[in-house]
Amino acid sequence: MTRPPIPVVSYADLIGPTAVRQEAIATLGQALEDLGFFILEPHPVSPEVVRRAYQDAAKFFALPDAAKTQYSLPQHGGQGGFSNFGSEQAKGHTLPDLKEFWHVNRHSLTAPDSPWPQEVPSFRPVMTRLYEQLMACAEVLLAACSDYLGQPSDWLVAMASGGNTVLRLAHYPPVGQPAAGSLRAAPHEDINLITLLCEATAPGLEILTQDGQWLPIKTTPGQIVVDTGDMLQNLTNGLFRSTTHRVVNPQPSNQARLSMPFFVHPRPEIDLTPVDSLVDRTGGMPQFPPITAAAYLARRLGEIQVEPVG
Ligand SMILES: O=C(O)CCC(=O)C(=O)O
Ligand SMILES: [Fe+2]
Repeated sequence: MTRPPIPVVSYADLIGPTAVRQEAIATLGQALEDLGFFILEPHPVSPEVVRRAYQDAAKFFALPDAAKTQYSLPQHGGQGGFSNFGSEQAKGHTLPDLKEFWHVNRHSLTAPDSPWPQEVPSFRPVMTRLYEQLMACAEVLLAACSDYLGQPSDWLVAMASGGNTVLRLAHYPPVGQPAAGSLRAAPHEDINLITLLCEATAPGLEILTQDGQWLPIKTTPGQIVVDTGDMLQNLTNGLFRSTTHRVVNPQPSNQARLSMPFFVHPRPEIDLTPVDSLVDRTGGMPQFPPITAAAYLARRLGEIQVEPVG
């Protein structure tokens, strides 16, 4: 049986005339209800910025471990700077993921003491541009989600304004002999509101469909994969699905892989209690208890062995 493709939504349509926009919003919302994922194409993020970000990320990860670990700051709880290979494991898993990563978060863009790799001078300006372009794109997507959900257009944008959104530069080194069962990224759901993933440098991302099949997500340059995180699933009482996904090891190759998930977060004080009208739209029973974003994040980061940011 041929699998249904991942729905594609055009950014141009999302900012287009009313009728075109409404149709694009309907496709986007239905995709997040059914699959929790869609592909954005075309999108407004500069291909040149994406290319340079991958180039600088590759330069950073090629540094010796001793150079990289100077930027590994325990007090940032993995939310800013460098996190070594094997420092994160997915919720409920005992083996760490086969990745190392750098987090650019909102604080690190402006805080005077934030870590940036001195060895790669263009890293900071390039990652800052990428972060800003992804945030602008995310706001259009959040407005579309809010409209689909029957809320004011700025509902989710206002929640994310001032939130500690994170751009993760992830490096999955060539896989040698992993411990049995170790994956580049074990099955997990994203914690945040929505995630934007510019095309990775190699395949491997797979999503778990409702019929229990792993569906590879194949992307080409010029596409952004977008998925629902658990916080938006909470707010929508499960109308938008936060779908389990993973990154499988290359078979049979020794290829490294880089990816750049952009995790859009609400401000810590935001209440993630399912919204009444969306509880009504999903059968009338709240599926998730009231909780603030801060409390939810602290709990979830604890589950993946990462301390929350202080
Ligand atoms: O590397 C990817 O393609 C996805 C990574 C991912 O799902 C995550 O970091 O949450
Ligand atoms: Fe993820």
